[in-house]
Amino acid sequence: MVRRWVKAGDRGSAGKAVTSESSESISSRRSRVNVVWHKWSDLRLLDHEPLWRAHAQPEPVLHVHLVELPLLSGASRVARIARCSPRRAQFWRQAVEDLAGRLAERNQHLVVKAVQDPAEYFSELCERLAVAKVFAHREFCDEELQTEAAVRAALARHGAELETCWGALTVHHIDDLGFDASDRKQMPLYKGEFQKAAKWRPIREVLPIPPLRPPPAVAAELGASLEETFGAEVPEEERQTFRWQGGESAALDYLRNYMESGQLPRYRGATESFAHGDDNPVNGGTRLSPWLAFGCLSARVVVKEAREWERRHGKSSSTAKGVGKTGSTGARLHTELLFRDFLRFSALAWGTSLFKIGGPFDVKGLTWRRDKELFEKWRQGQTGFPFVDAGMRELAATGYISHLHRQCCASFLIRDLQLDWRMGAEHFEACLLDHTPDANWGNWAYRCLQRPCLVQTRAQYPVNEHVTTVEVVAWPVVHDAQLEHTLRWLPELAGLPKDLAREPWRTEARPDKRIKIKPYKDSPLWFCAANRTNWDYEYFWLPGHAWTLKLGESEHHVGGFRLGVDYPRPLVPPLNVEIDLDALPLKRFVWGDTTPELRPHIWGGSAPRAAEAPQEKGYGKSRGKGKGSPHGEGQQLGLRGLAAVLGNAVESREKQPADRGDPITSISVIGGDGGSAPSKVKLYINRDDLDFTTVGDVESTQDVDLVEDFHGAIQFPLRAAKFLSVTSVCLYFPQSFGGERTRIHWIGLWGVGTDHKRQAVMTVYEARR
Ligand SMILES: Cc1cc2nc3c(=O)[nH]c(=O)nc-3n(C[C@H](O)[C@H](O)[C@H](O)COP(=O)(O)OP(=O)(O)OC[C@H]3O[C@@H](n4cnc5c(N)ncnc54)[C@H](O)[C@@H]3O)c2cc1C
Repeated sequence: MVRRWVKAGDRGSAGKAVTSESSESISSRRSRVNVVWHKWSDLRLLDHEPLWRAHAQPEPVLHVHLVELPLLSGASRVARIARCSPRRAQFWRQAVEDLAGRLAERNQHLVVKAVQDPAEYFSELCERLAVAKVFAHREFCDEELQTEAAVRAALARHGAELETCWGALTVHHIDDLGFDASDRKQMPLYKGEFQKAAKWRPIREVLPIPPLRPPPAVAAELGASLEETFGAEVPEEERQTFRWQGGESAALDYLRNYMESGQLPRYRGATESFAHGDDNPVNGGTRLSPWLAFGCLSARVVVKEAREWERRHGKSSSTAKGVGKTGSTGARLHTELLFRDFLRFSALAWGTSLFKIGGPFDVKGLTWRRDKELFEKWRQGQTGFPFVDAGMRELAATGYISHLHRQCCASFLIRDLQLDWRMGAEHFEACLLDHTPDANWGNWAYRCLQRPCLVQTRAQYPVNEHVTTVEVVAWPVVHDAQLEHTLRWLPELAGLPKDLAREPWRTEARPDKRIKIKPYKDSPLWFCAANRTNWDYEYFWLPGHAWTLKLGESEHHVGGFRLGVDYPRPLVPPLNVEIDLDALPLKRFVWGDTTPELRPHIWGGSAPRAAEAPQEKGYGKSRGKGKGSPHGEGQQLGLRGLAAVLGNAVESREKQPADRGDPITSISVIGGDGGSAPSKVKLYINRDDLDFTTVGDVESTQDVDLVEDFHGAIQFPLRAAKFLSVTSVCLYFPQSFGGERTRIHWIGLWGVGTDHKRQAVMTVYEARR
């Protein structure tokens, strides 16, 4: 790599270069200079409004990038860990090198300087040069806003001015939203509401790179060595399936290639994907996030490129890739980027509350610990839960993990380890190549900590007894179906039969009690899981029970594997979650290699049904006692039968527009095979999927109280919708009821004036009062 800035040693003392006056600099004082201040979050030339504005002035322009040492080599506030990992520092450095190169190609120059305090730097610069204005992007998070205010004040003391603008910090410009995003009262609380308000707002034009004015003559003297600043290169990680190169050049190349190679039609989105390896069937993110975070690309450019591609090649419906999302894949990408917009604007509105223990919604009543040892085990991927450990090790080694992994690891820290969530956010901040304070802290606070709707849910379904996050066990079943990802990062488990590698605690534990695991109640993630849209009928393969375990009581000894020596014992009590392999929404998966008798909590597949499995110590005890085994005595809603019915629906599960373009005007839930009626049916519709142009306002949930037998159709009238996704149906039965309960046969979507009906997929959670 060619270095295009002056090394400290080349000109004596780098530190003094700015403060000591040379005769040349004295002469340069006479002419005024404008400065473009590139932060670490806007290392690009294209679509850069401050740059555009500076070069529209007659004065020479100095481009400056300040490497703020508190951000690069400082310690974090709560956990007191390093704020930036060597890998993230390397990406940063690559982005700076690339920017310097791109400026040099245009006869400009990038001054790079490591500083403790930008305000001090600008004061010193003003002593040396006649700075007129410093142009920069506006800030939106607390710490950066403080820096911005200090720089503004320092410049003012020298008669100079800081001119900030929003530019392309978001897809939709802050002034185009139609409300004041920085006002907490006006900024929508929820992403869905924000999306509804923002999606149809205009998107400003991408600013091309203007002809650049020359730098002032002294520019080449100001700067320092990047080697000194960023440290040595980090070796490549062999297990990494995708590598990022920092910088605008690499970002633009990648984006162009992404479009030209036709990947957009297969786009699925961070919140739907599990992006590990190219062969993964649900690997559908763009992987643009590190470039977007360091501002090597603007989000506006991404949306424009996607729209342009679709204009030339036609749109591809995102409905073809799993249920739950409508519109084109380009529109879907826009929607994902709206999450980024949402958190960026929210950071402005939330202010310092985003960094406080209660988060922006002032969550109370949770236990927080600052146990260093637990935290270290989590950071190093030594929790004893393979899915979490694989994610944490991948994060530390590569600086990236999929969205689902982020959610799972974060929720494990909050809910299971009960550690101060900010310690986790700080670790993510240090490691993630795509870290930005708004997105990282925002996701932790909004998705993983709690948002207001979850507060209400919690109040409705209080957590009586803590149950280890079910997702930690359940998600890898569908998202790492072959266990490839887990074993790549946890090679010490590779010698175990696959099912024991999934549940290593079983090598020395035996089942104790069979407990119910309920959505809402035992695992809030289950309720807000981002992958709900992947698996519209997602959890019917979890029959709703799990087994607690007695550790230390040896069950299955395998080879020389020693739990606690070769791989850690679980930090919190694990569960053997009951899983119905026959109901899994996957064509290819590997559950395990041990004989079915050794894993009776796993139903179907090659294993006999749990009810048919030999009664083992522990497992058989409560079965058949009305505890609600779906394979048992028919005491409970026939979830298994339902799953079978839904199994047909799987074949035709894409959401479909109504035939002949007719909008859907009602949804019918059809049930009845002689069973009893539920007292109430609740239908959940995915609002995100509604086409707002045709739908107008639709409630996301609707209740219908039933008085008659559940033999016919219950109709949920709707305003016309082109696409629709039913995410779940809940049946409520009177508590006193004891007989055979009815089954839902299918859900019909009815079009205007036609008797058109379609099976839609759904999740039926569980009969509840
Ligand atoms: C605990 C936690 C921390 C996270 N921290 C960050 C972070 O620091 N920076 C970051 O960019 N994303 C963060 N995310 C969101 C998300 O995981 C990543 O944006 C995504 O994995 C990036 O992959 P991609 O570029 O392939 O996404 P794509 O699916 O291609 O999405 C396109 C872009 O949309 C934006 N985006 C999508 N979802 C989100 C989201 N939930 N929040 C913010 N932006 C989003 C990103 O810029 C992303 O590159 C976090 C999620 C969680 C659960």
